[in-house]
Amino acid sequence: MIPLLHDFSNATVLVFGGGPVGARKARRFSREADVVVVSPAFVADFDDLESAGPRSDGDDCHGSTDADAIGTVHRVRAAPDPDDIDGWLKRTDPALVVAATDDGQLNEAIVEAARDRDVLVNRADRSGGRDPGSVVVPATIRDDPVVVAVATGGTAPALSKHLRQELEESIDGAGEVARLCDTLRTELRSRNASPAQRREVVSRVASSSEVWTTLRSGDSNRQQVIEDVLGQGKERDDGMGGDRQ
Ligand SMILES: C[C@@]1(CC(=O)O)c2cc3[nH]c(cc4nc(cc5[nH]c(cc(n2)[C@H]1CCC(=O)O)[C@@](C)(CC(=O)O)[C@@H]5CCC(=O)O)C(CC(=O)O)=C4CCC(=O)O)c(CCC(=O)O)c3CC(=O)O
Ligand SMILES: NC(=O)C1=CN([C@@H]2O[C@H](COP(=O)(O)OP(=O)(O)OC[C@H]3O[C@@H](n4cnc5c(N)ncnc54)[C@H](O)[C@@H]3O)[C@@H](O)[C@H]2O)C=CC1
Repeated sequence: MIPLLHDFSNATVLVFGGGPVGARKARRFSREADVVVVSPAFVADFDDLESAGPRSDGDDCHGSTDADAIGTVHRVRAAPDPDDIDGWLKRTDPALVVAATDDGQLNEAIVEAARDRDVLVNRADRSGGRDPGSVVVPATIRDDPVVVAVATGGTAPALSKHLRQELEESIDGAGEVARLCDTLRTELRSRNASPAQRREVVSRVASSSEVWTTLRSGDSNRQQVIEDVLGQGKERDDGMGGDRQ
């Protein structure tokens, strides 16, 4: 399987199963999709999800794990049979379906119905061999706009979780470094720096432990870092255009 990032804004994600796993997947996708969960019963984890309301635009700004960003999740109390699944797909027109019930036959029917309609499907009760169109949910660490995903080919979800916890610490501050690189790339373009010069500066900054440490110590250092980096470029007289004072 190949990891990709998929934009679910304005899309519907349909989850079957109101247990802890359905709740976890619903939480995950609600950060950008409209989530509908169909189940005869719902665990208490769903109460937080519904009361949280839609995200505000500001939620994406600073280091957050997936657990921080929650949107509204619509619960529908129903216990569909395998034959009913296609009707649910037709009515809700989802971009992705999650099969997270405790009924293996029903989960199988959900996968088949999704495949018939060319809808992406995540089956929560199976690891290993998968059909075309199937997706796996990785453990995810975010320090927006940076995102890291971990999967183990279904062999050890507990290891994915463990690595996620470890990586949370090591990527802390990566979002700020990414925003700095973005500013530098824009600035260097406006100074007509060549692609090779841009690559050199941005690669050096992204891997500089000094930059990471400085940015981690507070926002106010950002402008100073930008000035230092661009100043070094000027000192080397590397042929960038623009103001040279
Ligand atoms: C294939 C996959 C399908 C999918 O769901 O997409 C799948 C399948 C299964 N998981 C099972 C069990 C557990 N899953 C977790 C946790 C997570 N599972 C997630 C993803 C995936 N799980 C996909 C593969 C990802 C990969 O390749 O690593 C994570 C990463 C993402 C998420 O779900 O949000 C999330 C951690 C999130 C985080 O914390 O960051 C824990 C740990 C815990 O609960 O504490 C346990 C108990 C310990 C254990 O068994 O390892 C079982 C057996 C069920 C049973 O016993 O019957 C199956 C079915 C089977 O194996 O047959
Ligand atoms: N992928 C993952 O990360 C994990 C997957 N699992 C597997 O995922 C499945 C779900 O796990 P849990 O949430 O812990 O199980 P659970 O048994 O707590 O919840 C199952 C839910 O499915 C609902 N359900 C039953 N019949 C239904 C129907 N006809 N239509 C819609 N919903 C229906 C139940 O009401 C319940 O809310 C299990 O089969 C388990 O083996 C378990 C742990 C982790």
